[in-house]
Amino acid sequence: MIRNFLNTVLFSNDSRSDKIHKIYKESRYFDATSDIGYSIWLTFIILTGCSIIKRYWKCTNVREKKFPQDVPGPKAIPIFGTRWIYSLFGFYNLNKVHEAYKDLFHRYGSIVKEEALWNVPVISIMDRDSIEKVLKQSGKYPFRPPNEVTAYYRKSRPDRYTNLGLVNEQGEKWHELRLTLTPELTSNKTMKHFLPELITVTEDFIRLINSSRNDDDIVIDFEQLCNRLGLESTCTLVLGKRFGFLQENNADPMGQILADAIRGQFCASRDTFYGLPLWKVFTTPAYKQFIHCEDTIYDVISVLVENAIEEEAELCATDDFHRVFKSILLAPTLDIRDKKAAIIDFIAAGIKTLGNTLVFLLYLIAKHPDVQEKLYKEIEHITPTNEQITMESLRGAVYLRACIMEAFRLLPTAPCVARILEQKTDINGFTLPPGSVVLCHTWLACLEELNFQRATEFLPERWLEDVNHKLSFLVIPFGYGRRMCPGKRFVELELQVVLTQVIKNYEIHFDGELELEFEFLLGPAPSTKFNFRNRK
Ligand code: HEM
Repeated sequence: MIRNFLNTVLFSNDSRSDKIHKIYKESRYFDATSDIGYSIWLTFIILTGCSIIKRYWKCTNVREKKFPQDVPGPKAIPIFGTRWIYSLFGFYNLNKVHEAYKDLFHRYGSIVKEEALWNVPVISIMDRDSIEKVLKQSGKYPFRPPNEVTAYYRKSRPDRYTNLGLVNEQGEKWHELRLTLTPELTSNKTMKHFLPELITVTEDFIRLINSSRNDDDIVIDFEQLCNRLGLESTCTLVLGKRFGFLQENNADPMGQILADAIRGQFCASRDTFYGLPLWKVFTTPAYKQFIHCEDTIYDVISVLVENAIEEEAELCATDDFHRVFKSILLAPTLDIRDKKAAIIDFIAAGIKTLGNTLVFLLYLIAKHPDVQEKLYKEIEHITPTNEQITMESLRGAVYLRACIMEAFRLLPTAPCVARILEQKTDINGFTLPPGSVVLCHTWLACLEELNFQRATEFLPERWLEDVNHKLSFLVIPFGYGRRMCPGKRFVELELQVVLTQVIKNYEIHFDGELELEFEFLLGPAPSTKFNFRNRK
């Protein structure tokens, strides 16, 4: 490992990048933990020496091309890179990473370099053309940097996992999983069959809002209700049965345990990713928290899956409601560990993303009464009283979709899309080698006046005026290309149905400003208070 590492640091730029590329491709760089205890001091000394030589070399050489090392960014220290900026000695807060990036771009310009462990550069960009260039260059197997802590843990549990899962796998293995696991989830037909069930889930959500209101019609901790909706709807889609997480007096703590574990897992992932990577040296509280949450999620979902498998045996084989579940269960190339892991990944990916997105959407609508009124009129028109929502009626909900698109532009829960470059790429005058990790900050680009007029205002009308808005490329809340979120179709349908039902039943209000928090996803800080007034 030491030899590998020294090769990586000391060789020329190209061989270094090849090395990084290879290491990422094979996901072997997690093994960096194995002999770190022996090598850390030796490497520290060598790296310090290297950085002195590098500085001397920089002063004495005039280079024509600019390399990743030249990209501006906060000062890096040997081995630990720039992660110190989120530590006690730094100036940023881990639950405000989104603000940190705003500040970094403000200080250094539209391309910024951070350095991860072993001083591996991580490049952030927010310029529209550069984002487009990076996302459009991906080949057959787009590489997204895996969540290191998940990958490391899953590798240590072969009893539970045979691979890193769809979210974290790379290359051919990822492609194989994608082809096996997602066709039903992404199909239009599946969504059409799922709509009636989704409507009943949403009706339960409306009943839950009703019973959770206090005397002033306020629901406190509304984000928790939204997470329960995310949990119930994703489990219903993926496991093909209802679980009752939206029951008013739900005595079963499983839903809350799962939601808490997923939140804890996201926070621990954030802390291990953005914090000092000490978890690779010894078991830090963040790593302990991660294992605890990952195990809880596994245990809870395992029980759900096993029960669902038992019940499935009694169900009619042509039942449409179970399409996604059956496609996973019957996949001949997967063993039971892969099937469980896939279901875990789908459910874990769905809860907080959906919950946060719904809070953001309702917040923006609550703060804009004129938009809300216009939306109500459209909803009344497309689904008159007592008429059920259908795919056809939703097709007429043009303003509703514009509201969702605009909410994704202003407050997306996934504020950036990450890629590992597959080829040498020139960005803003810098030549980035293959293997470079690039974070495309689509959200911050969406808030630039250069890209959208009145960029910080909530104006759904902008999506009506020019449906093929040339800058809609920047509004990619589900990512881009072959690695795009397979839950997109389901989420878009669910948001339309939920928004229709909520606005049909209530006039919504929100006092003050929503505070944002970064938990690896952008989300609302607890506890949100929404006012739901019955429509007359
Ligand atoms: C509002 C809700 C959601 C948002 C905003 C969201 C966003 C995203 C984004 C940005 C990515 C990365 C895409 C890329 O790198 O190009 C992603 C990947 C993924 N999402 Fe979602 N997601 C949501 C809901 C869901 C749901 C409900 C599911 C499952 C039912 C899901 C499953 C996945 C999976 C499995 C991946 C990894 C795909 C791959 O690497 O091939 N997501 N999601």
